[in-house]
Amino acid sequence: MQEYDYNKTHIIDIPLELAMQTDNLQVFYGDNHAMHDASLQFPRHRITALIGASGSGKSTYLRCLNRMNDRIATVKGKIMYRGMDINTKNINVYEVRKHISMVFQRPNPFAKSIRENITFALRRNGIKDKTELNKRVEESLKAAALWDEVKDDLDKSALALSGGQAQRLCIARCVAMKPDILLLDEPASALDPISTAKIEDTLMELRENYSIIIVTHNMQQASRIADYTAFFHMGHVLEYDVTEKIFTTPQIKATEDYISGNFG
Ligand SMILES: Nc1ncnc2c1ncn2[C@@H]1O[C@H](COP(=O)(O)OP(=O)(O)OP(=O)(O)O)[C@@H](O)[C@H]1O
Repeated sequence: MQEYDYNKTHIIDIPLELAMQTDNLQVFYGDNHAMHDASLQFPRHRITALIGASGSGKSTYLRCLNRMNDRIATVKGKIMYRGMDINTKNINVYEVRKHISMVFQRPNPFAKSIRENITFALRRNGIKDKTELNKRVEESLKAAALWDEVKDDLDKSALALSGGQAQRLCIARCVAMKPDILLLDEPASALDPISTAKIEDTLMELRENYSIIIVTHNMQQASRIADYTAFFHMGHVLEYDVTEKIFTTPQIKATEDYISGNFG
């Protein structure tokens, strides 16, 4: 693979209210320095895409944002959320994950009913009132554009859903907890084009109320839905800008090579 100058980057400051940001974030898996000095700002109520070749560090970076790397890696640098550095020992990571929620690549519904998939975490967080629980089930399934398809089957097993429906249920499960930020790690990579389009439509709707950060290999997807895009290469963020600029006038050679299919 061609070597690029990692000191030459093009990373803009976001001219909007921020949802969160990282300052000089570094990640080590033992001796493997997997992420170098990533400083990125994420705008509130916008979609930001993280793109780059396999192994470039996108998932590693994403997982840091709600402390999912705690047990597997050493994470240095600041992760700023609401004026606080959440990458410190005294932070309650379970609280963090209520605000900054993750949807994974493979849909992972619980082996429970559709309703219970949504109410499980709510109950554990002390919400017992049936009316409130029913309201949250309906609201979150509507937000994830799944309500019309499942409203008569709420007590049926979530395992009977299609992959695309199951992924939207996982999004609904996050949304029910009313987080602030949704992190999605290639949420549509296991889905067919129709289910992918539904997920994309769902994210575009959710953008009104949530700040969304999504890892994707699908460049069309990034250009369709993301307001801002960051390009990762070999553990470095080399370029971060408005999505249209990344795809039409990239400032960095590596970005240009990647989006034109010259590597990766
Ligand atoms: N749990 C882990 N333990 C050790 N090393 C890891 C772990 N997860 C990722 N890595 C390493 O960190 C580097 C970045 O991997 P990461 O999965 O973050 O890249 P990625 O850009 O998300 O790739 P992909 O697009 O294939 O998911 C790679 O060298 C990878 O081998």
